[in-house]
Amino acid sequence: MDTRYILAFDAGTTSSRAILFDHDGNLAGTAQQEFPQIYPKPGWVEHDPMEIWATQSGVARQVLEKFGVRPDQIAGIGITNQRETAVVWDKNTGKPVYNAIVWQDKRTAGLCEQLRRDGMTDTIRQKTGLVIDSYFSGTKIAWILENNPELRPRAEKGEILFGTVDTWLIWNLTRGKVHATDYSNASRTLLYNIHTLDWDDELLSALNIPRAMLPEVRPSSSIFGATDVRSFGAAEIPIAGVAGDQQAALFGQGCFQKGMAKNTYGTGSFILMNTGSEPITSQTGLLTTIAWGTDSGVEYALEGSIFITGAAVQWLRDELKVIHDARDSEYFATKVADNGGVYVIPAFAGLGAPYWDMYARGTIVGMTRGTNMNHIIRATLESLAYQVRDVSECMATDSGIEMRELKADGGACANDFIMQYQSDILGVPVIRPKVIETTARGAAFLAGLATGFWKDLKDIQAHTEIDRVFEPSMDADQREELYRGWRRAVDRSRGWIEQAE
Ligand SMILES: Nc1ncnc2c1ncn2[C@@H]1O[C@H](COP(=O)(O)OP(=O)(O)O)[C@@H](O)[C@H]1O
Ligand SMILES: O=P(O)(O)OC[C@H](O)CO
Repeated sequence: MDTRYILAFDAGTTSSRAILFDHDGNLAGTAQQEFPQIYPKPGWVEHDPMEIWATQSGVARQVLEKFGVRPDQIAGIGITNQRETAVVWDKNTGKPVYNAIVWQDKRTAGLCEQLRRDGMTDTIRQKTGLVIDSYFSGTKIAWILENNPELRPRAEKGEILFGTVDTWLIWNLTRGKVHATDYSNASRTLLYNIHTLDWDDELLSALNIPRAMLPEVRPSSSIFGATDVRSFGAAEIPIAGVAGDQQAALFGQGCFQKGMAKNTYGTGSFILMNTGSEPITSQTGLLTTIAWGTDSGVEYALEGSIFITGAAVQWLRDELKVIHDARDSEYFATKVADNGGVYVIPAFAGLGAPYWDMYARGTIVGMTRGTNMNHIIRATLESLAYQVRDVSECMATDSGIEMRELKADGGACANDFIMQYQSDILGVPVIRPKVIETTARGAAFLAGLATGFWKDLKDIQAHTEIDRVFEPSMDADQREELYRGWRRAVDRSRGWIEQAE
């Protein structure tokens, strides 16, 4: 019999990828295509939804062609996506009515201030597990409706639809038959009650968003529908797994038990800890989010969202031009014995968790006449580890669970210096898996479980192999002293914009 595969769609912020996984959970083929980032004004970030669909369906076809796999060999499709990004389209034509407003977009900061002034902070935290921030979808949908008033009456009749990127892809794959999302994506909209598992009327009315435009919310591991033969290829393939990319990575890392945590070191970093079937409300500035829903119910996670980590390495490369390639940062960082007292706080887009300070800005402190570029490079890499430590402290406070190990993935986890320093600063082992495409793997696992391609979680766990474990080697006094320095440095970066004005 021909080999069967699960096909994962990884619809990221900068590119679309299609990845084939075989029954052993191994990566059997991949295709990727970047799409344009649109910056109409400072602080605004948009994508053309048609580009997202065109690149995503394009790479799916490419990967099958390149590796000689027929559509009927695909047992199921798993979708994972950049979260929060809002797409609004016309149900009748299937065409977007506005560009997708991306998670990084800050245009709704004013609307967020208004929600705070209206006293919505506690309600939103309690119901959605989120903080009021332009990061989430709700204010983006409100902005589109407010700025295109002709859409509102049609949105009220359900003729104008909203979806996160997963929903948009499902809609296109099924040619308009299915308008649905999964629990994990719904939990990032600012509109979804993570306790009652329903869209929340109070929040919808606070943002003036009609319920009729919202998708149906379904378990992350379930059959959403079948691809339309015209949209994809000769066969109808079940779409069987859907999750936001960070939750999918948690699943792909096999963090199925309470207390297990992962961090993805990409452009930013997203640390998620599985907290089991009970949501924990954060007292420290973390988010409570739905990890996934399966047949056995919904599981929750605590999340620390850090806006700039790998992007700080890009800054060294593209703006400071002190390295030629991200990989070179490791060589230069290890040319000096330590940071020489220097801290780099990469608050280029303000600070996310746990500070949520839109007014913080990038800062370098502690320089002396002896400081050289290697110290700055090293301090930049160290900042990735310190930001993760900030979040892990909060996770311990909120959950009462001390992190025993951290599973790493994402582009920057290839850097051994960062991994070792992370382990030293946390004082726990950091584990790098063999397959670092954990996001796509998580989506594949979810789809494979729903279609019976894999039997159960045990079957899946057998396929998560380790590449290397980084053990802590720094003594505790030194660790705490260095971390105290970081906390003082962060204080210097905070509220900078307000102070300047
Ligand atoms: N060897 C490395 N050392 C440090 N940073 C790296 C290294 N390789 C990649 N990166 C950083 O990782 C990021 C890319 O990771 P990736 O997981 O592809 O990100 P995303 O999915 O957010 O686009 C970039 O910001 C890059 O600077
Ligand atoms: O597309 P990524 O990997 O940058 O992830 C984006 C996150 O989902 C934003 O919350």
